[in-house]
Amino acid sequence: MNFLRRVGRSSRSPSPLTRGSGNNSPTDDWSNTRSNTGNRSSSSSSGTANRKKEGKEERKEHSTSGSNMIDGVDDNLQLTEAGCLVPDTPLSPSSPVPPLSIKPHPLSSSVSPPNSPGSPTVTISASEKLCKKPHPRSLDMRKLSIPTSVSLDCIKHNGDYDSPAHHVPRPSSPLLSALREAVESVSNMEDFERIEKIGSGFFAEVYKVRHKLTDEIMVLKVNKGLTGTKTRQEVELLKRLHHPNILHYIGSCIHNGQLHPLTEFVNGGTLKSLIQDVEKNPFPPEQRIQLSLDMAMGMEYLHNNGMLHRDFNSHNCLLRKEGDRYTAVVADFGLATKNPNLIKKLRRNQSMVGTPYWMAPEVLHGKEYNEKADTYSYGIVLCEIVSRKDADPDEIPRSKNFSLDETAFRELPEVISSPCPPAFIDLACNCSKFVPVERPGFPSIVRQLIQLHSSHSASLPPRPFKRLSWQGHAHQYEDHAHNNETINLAELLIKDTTTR
Ligand SMILES: Nc1ncnc2c1ncn2[C@@H]1O[C@H](COP(=O)(O)OP(=O)(O)OP(=O)(O)O)[C@@H](O)[C@H]1O
Repeated sequence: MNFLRRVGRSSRSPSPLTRGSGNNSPTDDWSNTRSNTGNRSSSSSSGTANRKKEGKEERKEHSTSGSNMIDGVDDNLQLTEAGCLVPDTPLSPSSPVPPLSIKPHPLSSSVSPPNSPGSPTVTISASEKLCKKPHPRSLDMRKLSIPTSVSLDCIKHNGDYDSPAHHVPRPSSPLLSALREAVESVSNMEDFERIEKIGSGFFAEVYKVRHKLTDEIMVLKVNKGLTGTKTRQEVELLKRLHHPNILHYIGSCIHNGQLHPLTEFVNGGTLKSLIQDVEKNPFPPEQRIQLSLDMAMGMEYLHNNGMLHRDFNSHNCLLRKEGDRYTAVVADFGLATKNPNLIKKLRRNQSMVGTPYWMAPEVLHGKEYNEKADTYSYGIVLCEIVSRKDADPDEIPRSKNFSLDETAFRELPEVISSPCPPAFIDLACNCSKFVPVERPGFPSIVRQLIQLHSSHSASLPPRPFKRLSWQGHAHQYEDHAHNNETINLAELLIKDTTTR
């Protein structure tokens, strides 16, 4: 416990210059966005100002191997578009197309992938063409059909640009596909107007922005240039994850040689703020179960894709608000890594990363860990949901071995008086066990929560789910809005128990 506190507090940013004093003024001048490097300030104008107190910035990153890169997502495994892990097949060194993970946005006026000498610069008169299109309010940039792809078809294998007038469509080659993927959704920073700063972490400053041409609101995470590779890895992963409970990736910006991801704007704040807003939010048990189920489904999907989150906590769960209904979305994949269980050569010297209050005991002890470390972090979030207390060990009691002190937790007045069903409290405790194998995996957590949900959802608006078959792996669920096929949760539960 002392260790928890010592690690957390000693790693706080000492700079008084940036903490709580970030630039919140709306401006579209992006020239100063690389300042404050290395500081972990919490200067959100939308409720994140208390993150320092909440322990958010107490994340410790320490690599016992001396490098975090060993756990990076860009090693020898890659996610396919379908989300499967497959051996990576890098482009040949002689290829004129670098294995870029970035995509120029089709609305960009000019695109020049970084670190790619010899790569073509594609000039697209997008604004002229866009003038002929309506400006939809809510536009998925990846679905835009302005002639970017036509222009890209004009790029020859040697990188020269062929005039569209002379362009003859030809069958898609792997190189061409790679190039198209590389430049499809990269935008210029100047295409966006900064609305407000909504958050700040160790690696990035987070801005709500408006696309100047389409008016679409999104979020630009301006990385501070500390760890370009980490951002690239986050983008690599985010762009392959497609799930209603995972933050939706839109594209990337390149500025000052750095890659900055663009994502959907999630309008309901963080789970942390909802939990702690005791005055305004009664937080009925069915809503607690629903949000826990959302997060579990997002995490199940991530794990099914062979990845660990490693920084799961109540700050990194964002809430989509539609009317009175919230949906939880898992965000911040900056520390995500491949599950070592799925890597043939067992990797030792795993990085000790995460945010201390939520870090599993085996991670804090510097031992090997797997997906059950995420289960532990999730368990602490469930404890927060049950008790509405801070994850600080002074609030949610821990044992000497750094795991949840279950007896003391169950005796907290806030837990005794919690409206959560006993099975939900049991689940929180089981997820926070010291021994990893005693913690349930996310498929089991999802099953338990669906069961709980079906018996506690009377007062909630109906929320149909669709079950998706995913490459022969575990089932995924999607909001009704995404598909016509719906089945109710009880049906889902029956089918799940018979198939798993
Ligand atoms: N897409 C989004 N929509 C709304 N708010 C967001 C979004 N992304 C981030 N935020 C806000 O910005 C804060 C910081 O974002 P994020 O955690 O991704 O940054 P970070 O630098 O990676 O942080 P960390 O230090 O945890 O890695 C979040 O806690 C949240 O309040």
